[in-house]
Amino acid sequence: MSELQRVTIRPVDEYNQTLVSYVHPLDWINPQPADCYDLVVIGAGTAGLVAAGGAALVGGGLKVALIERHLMGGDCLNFGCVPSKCLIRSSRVVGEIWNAKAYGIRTSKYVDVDFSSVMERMRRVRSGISHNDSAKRFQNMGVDVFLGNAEFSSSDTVKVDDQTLRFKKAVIATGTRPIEPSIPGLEEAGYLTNETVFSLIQKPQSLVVIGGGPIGCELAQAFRRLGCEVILFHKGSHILNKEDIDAAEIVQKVFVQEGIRLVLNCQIQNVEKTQDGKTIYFTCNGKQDVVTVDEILVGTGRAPNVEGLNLDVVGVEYDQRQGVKVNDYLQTTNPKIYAAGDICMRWKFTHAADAAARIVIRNALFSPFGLGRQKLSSLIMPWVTYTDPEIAHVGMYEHEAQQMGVDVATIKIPFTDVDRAVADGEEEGFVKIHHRKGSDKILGATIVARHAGEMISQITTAIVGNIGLNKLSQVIHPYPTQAEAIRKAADAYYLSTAFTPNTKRLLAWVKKFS
Ligand SMILES: Cc1cc2nc3c(=O)[nH]c(=O)nc-3n(C[C@H](O)[C@H](O)[C@H](O)COP(=O)(O)OP(=O)(O)OC[C@H]3O[C@@H](n4cnc5c(N)ncnc54)[C@H](O)[C@@H]3O)c2cc1C
Ligand SMILES: NC(=O)c1ccc[n+]([C@@H]2O[C@H](COP(=O)([O-])OP(=O)(O)OC[C@H]3O[C@@H](n4cnc5c(N)ncnc54)[C@H](O)[C@@H]3O)[C@@H](O)[C@H]2O)c1
Repeated sequence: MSELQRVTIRPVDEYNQTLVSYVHPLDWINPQPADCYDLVVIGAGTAGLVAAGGAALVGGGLKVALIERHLMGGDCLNFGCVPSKCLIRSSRVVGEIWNAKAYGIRTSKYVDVDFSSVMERMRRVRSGISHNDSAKRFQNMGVDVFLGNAEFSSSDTVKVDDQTLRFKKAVIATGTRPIEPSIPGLEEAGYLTNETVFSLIQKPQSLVVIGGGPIGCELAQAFRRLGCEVILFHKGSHILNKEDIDAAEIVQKVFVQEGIRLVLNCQIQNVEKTQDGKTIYFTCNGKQDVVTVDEILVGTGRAPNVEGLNLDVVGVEYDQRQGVKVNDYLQTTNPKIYAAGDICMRWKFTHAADAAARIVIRNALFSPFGLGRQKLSSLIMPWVTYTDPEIAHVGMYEHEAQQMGVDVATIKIPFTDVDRAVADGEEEGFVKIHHRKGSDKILGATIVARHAGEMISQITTAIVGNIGLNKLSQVIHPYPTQAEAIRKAADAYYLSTAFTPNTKRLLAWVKKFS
């Protein structure tokens, strides 16, 4: 059986068959390779699709090849952003129903979640947008699409099965996979990862989630709201420990209120498959304990897909944990070979992979003698963790600014001060804006709100456009909106600086003559 025929995604229903027909068509025939490609891209996740599609669309007759061994669209479409956000959307409906009483709405005490319909909706939505990442679409853009496993075979060739592709420049965009934690018995007992959890058709009654990062937290809350007993194991003393501590605390409090059992500072000793399910032996704050659940979901970080590419043959240095080493221009240690996306970046986000791929197109193809190259470090990167409430962040955290020796001041507006949030019953959260002390220059911001992700772009725009808090305070925000919190923060800065003793004296003098 060939590699192509083996690609399936479970359950094999009409939606997943449609998905596969777009992103790994079983009848696909790889093209005859061109004599030499201007760009060969390995991996058709977000980074690879944007690099290959962008290079082909820019025109100029560039010859571009894109190689994918599994599903085009990568993690984002198939096992990441898209399916997780679909489940989160369904789970938010449950969250609304749970809170209905607070809004004067009576509902039945029992929320009947039809889990298989929730999963079916997710598969329908995913397959419905999958044509955007399809092999045919990229072929129509002028990209030579090869389905198969890629490996470097010499300093200027890549092998895909028995075909050889010669390149002038290449891009490694092979992404990551879930880290398998070394917990005795876990593999034998069996566990879910982001690559298998979206194939569930039956709801596990009870679920242990290992890892309190974005994957673990987004999915723990979603499964809890969809009706599972959820126990979240986390090594740290609080969840989402890379985020602003006040922000993480709010989400952690909501998790506890919603009935997620948190096991913090934990050490999982071993797992056993028993008659009753999967039994986890662990210590928490030095005390031994044990739980038995139906399923275990692992979200303990990502391992870069560096294996099997023959990176040594082409002099590309890499690290088993951090991935491919790149400079600020996204060039690997072989100047002809670039990398983009999760394989080489600290920022593991779809929009970061997209932005990096655009830099690669520019630096690899349109910067003769290195002129006009763009640096990764020039990007202002926002991100959002889609818990409810969401945590959105951009730029520096306060502690980062302090570590860099930047004199930082912070303005915090709680949503209790924002009329729309009060009307919405969504006062739990805040906007925090960090600025340079004595200046209105914005350094970073964190927002905790139901739709924080929709709000953060205002701050990103301000930072990118070099718009300070003074200018932001002049931006009229419609009343009542939660985004008014941003204007309130800007106003707070403006008012703190506008009325110095001198301006107060001047105003009093002007008033006399008015
Ligand atoms: C559960 C989950 C939820 C997420 N939610 C969000 C979110 O809401 N927002 C957000 O911004 N980010 C989110 N992310 C992160 C986001 O999915 C990734 O940052 C993004 O997919 C990275 O894209 P990439 O192109 O670098 O890698 P990938 O998407 O991993 O693509 C790499 C591709 O390369 C292929 N490949 C690997 N090796 C080879 C080879 N030798 N030959 C040929 N092909 C190869 C793989 O099959 C894969 O298709 C989420 C991730 C997960 C796991
Ligand atoms: N909304 C988003 O943008 C989004 C959503 C999901 C994932 N992602 C991306 O995916 C990447 C991976 O996410 P992730 O959550 O897997 O990784 P992560 O590294 O951010 O978090 C994993 C957490 O698991 C903990 N952990 C590790 N081993 C453990 C163990 N044995 N027991 C208990 N806890 C353990 C770690 O301390 C860590 O805090 C992130 O970097 C993120 O950028 C983004």
